[in-house]
This record gives sequence, C-alpha cells and structure tokens, in this order.
Amino acid sequence: AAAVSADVVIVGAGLAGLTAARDLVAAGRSVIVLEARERPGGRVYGLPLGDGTTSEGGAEFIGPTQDRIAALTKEMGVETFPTYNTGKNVYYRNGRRSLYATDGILGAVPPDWGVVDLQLALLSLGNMAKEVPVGEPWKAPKAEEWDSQTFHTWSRSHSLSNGARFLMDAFISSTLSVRSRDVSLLYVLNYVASAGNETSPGNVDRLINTRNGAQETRFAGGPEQVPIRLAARLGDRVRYNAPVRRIASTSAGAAVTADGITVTAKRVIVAMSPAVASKIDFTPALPASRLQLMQRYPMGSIAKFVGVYETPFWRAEGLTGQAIADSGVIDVTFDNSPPDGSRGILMGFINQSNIRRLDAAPPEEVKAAALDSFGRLFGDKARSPSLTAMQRWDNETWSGGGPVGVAAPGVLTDFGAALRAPCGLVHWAGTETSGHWTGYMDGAVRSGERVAKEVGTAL
Ligand SMILES: Cc1cc2nc3c(=O)[nH]c(=O)nc-3n(C[C@H](O)[C@H](O)[C@H](O)COP(=O)(O)OP(=O)(O)OC[C@H]3O[C@@H](n4cnc5c(N)ncnc54)[C@H](O)[C@@H]3O)c2cc1C
Repeated sequence: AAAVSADVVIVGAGLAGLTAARDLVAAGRSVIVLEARERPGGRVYGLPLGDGTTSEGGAEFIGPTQDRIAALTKEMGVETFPTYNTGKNVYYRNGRRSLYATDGILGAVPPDWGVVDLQLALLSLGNMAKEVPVGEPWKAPKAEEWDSQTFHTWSRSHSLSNGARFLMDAFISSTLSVRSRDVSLLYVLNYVASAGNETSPGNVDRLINTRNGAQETRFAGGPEQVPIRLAARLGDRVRYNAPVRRIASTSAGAAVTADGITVTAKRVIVAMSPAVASKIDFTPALPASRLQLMQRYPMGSIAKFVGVYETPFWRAEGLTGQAIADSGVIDVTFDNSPPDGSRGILMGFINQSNIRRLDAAPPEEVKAAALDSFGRLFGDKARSPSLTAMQRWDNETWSGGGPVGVAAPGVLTDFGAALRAPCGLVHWAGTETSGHWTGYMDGAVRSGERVAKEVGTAL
C-alpha cells in the first residue's frame, strides 16, 4: 500500500470534501482527499441513460439564497437554466387526475379540499420555525417540547382534513423522503429555518416551490459537472477507489488507512453523513456523544426513475411535467429534459415507502410499476419511453440512502451538538452539519467552507 503524508486528509470527495480541499489548498496547505467510489460527487451523480448521455440521478436543483453552491457553480464555469415550469401541474388523488396552476398564492401546493387547514398549519409551522436558531435547533426556547414529538403527531394535533393530512405527509416525503412519523418536529422546523441565507430567513415556500424556490434552477450537463471540475482542478490530490477503513490518532498526528493507501496528516476531515461515517473504525474511540449520534441519524430512502421520449410531449399539452400523486410508485415528478427541449425526459421520485416495498423487486418490476405511474399521470405516451434508467440510493454502500440524514425525537436536543464538534484531530463536514440549507448541495458547500476555516485555525 502507498504511504503519503499531508497537512490534512479529507475523507469523501462529495461537494463538502472537495470544497474543503479547495479552500485549504488556496491557504497553502497540502491535502489528500480519499474517496471510496471511482468518481467524485457522492450524492451528486449523472445517471447514465445508456446512450452516452446522463440525467440527474441524485441532486438536481438549486434556488434563491443557495449562494454558496451558486458561487461555486460560477467559479467552475457551469451554466444553469430555469426548471421547465410553464403550464399546469398534475394532482392525482383518490384515483382522480386533476390539473392545477401554480402561479396563485398557493404556489406548488395543490388546491385540495382542506387547503385552508393546510395553509393555517403551514403558517403556524413557519412561525415556529422563526424561533429556531439556524443550525442550532437545540437552542430554541421550545426545543424540548418540539423535539418530544414527531411531525406526524404535531400535524395531527391540528384538525386537518384528509386532503390536508395527505399534503402534510407529502411535504415531508418530498423534501426528506421519510414518513412524517419518522422525523422530529424540531428537525422539520430547523429544516424550514435553514431554507434561507444570512439576510433572508428560511420559509416553507422556498423549500417546496419551483418558482422562487429550491427547485427553480437546473444545471446544463447536470450538477455533477461542479464536483467533476472541482476534482479535476485538485488533480492527483484526489484518490479514488480508496474507501477509508480506519482513522487512528496519536500525539504525533493521524493515520488514515484506506484500501491501497495510508495517509498520515496533522488533521482529518470526515465529509459525509453521520450514518455513513459510522462505518469507519476510529482509534481512540470517538466520544460517546458522537458515537451515539452516528447511531441515531439515519438516511431517508429514495430512488429516481427517468424515461426518455422523442419530445417533451406534455409541454404541448400545457403541462409542466410536475405532478403529485397519492398512489402508484412514483409520487412526485419533474421535467428533466435538456435546456433546448430537443428531447423529453420525465423524472419520477420513488419515495421511502414505495422503494422499500420494492426492495427485493427486480429492476423490470420497478420499471413496469414506474411506467404505470407515468401513464396515469401523463397519458399513454408516457408508457413507452425509448430509454429508462433508475438510481436506487438505498443500495449505495457509500450513501446508505438519501437525500439526507434525519433525526427522530430526542436526537437533536441530546446529540445535535455532536454533529459539528471536532473530536481530537478529527473534524466533521457534510450537508448534515450545515446551518443554512442543510440537506442540500448548498449546505454541503457551506460545510466545506466552514470546516476549512476551522482546520486552518487548528493547524
Ligand atoms: C435523490 C436525491 C435528490 C437530491 N436532490 C437535491 C436537489 O435537487 N438539490 C440539492 O441541493 N440537493 C439535493 N440532494 C442532496 C444533495 O445531493 C446532498 O445534500 C449533497 O450532495 C451532499 O454532499 P456531501 O458532500 O455532504 O455528502 P456526499 O455527497 O454524500 O459525499 C460523501 C462522499 O464520501 C464518500 N465516502 C463515504 N464513505 C467513505 C469512506 N469510508 N471512505 C472514503 N470515502 C467515503 C462517498 O462516496 C461520497 O462521495 C439530493 C440527494 C439525493 C440522493
């Protein structure tokens, strides 16, 4: 095995690790990045369609106030374009398909019965989120109370109609890909609070909307162009196929052992979700707070399915390509066509419950179920794409699910501070550690910038 030494060794070449490497190199430090996969980007991935092109298989969109990923995108010379959003959205509920406009005051929320209840509940959610210090939800005055219940418990304490209940759960599954009973109310409040920047406080609308929200903008050539170009700039500082197995710290420094290479360094940055970091063997053992946090911060479950068509035919029918459904394996869709619309690509999310049910199903079975969903939502033409592809994040060893790690009741108040607190020579990054836009690419970049400063000061 090769033996290398550097000032800092970074574990993980996702956006967080690569950003930290960029900043440390700029500060004159020597850096080695060890990446388990054969590619950079982690949860940002160009899914091969089988004809030499790709579609967004993981992260896809950015939106207003996501300033740090926007700046990095510009720095890497990657172009962006607006998500296709002209026309009506499809709402499929109780076996009925209806169409709705999204330019009214409800934005992306379908006008179901009970939408007034829903708006009142969302309003109260927004007001509670204003009391949450971004990135430090455990310091909210009512942290104990809010972290003692799931989002499900809280939402049911409002006299919500069936439609409003469905949409409340859809809000959680479409943003976190967990069920609303899986996640603490405090976690959700922090997620809302984090959907902003230093000058514009977070709010629910910015999380869920396409126009003026987190789904507003896409990347020409896919967002993976950003980590690919950043990794290329870092050159042979980034080592692939190097899963880190062990991190040992002594008074002399740290030794990080990966398959095929050992790196000794003054400081270590672990840049990944807490659940994935828990696979690494740490010597001496991590403090209990951190070890236990890593046992309590599971990933959501999610897959993305795409179908390729000669044209984006739904556009000609006055549809955005966006849908919300209460049945079928696909519950949310988007138009993933290239910027010039030269062909049509429809993308469907397969949420936590649906992908879990299909856990052992062969790909053909998932494909048939997904095409059935597309057909119900967008008509028979949607049943016969020329190409299809699927990315099942739950099957990815080095992600363990997606899009983000979540916390059940009690975790943030009792263990949250361990998300970012350095442990000896080991520092933590990854979108889960971010204040603003935790869970998003922007949060990953922010965490990389924060940890580079932290380590720079410590060196
Ligand atoms: C389906 C899906 C849709 C999403 N949609 C969006 C979206 O539209 N917009 C948005 O902003 N965000 C979206 N996200 C979230 C976004 O992808 C993440 O927030 C972000 O990419 C996380 O970056 P990271 O660097 O923190 O972690 P990761 O990308 O997970 O990077 C961690 C890296 O560490 C590597 N690694 C893990 N273990 C080891 C080890 N032991 N040794 C060496 N390397 C290791 C992994 O291979 C990976 O490369 C989505 C995610 C998914 C899955």
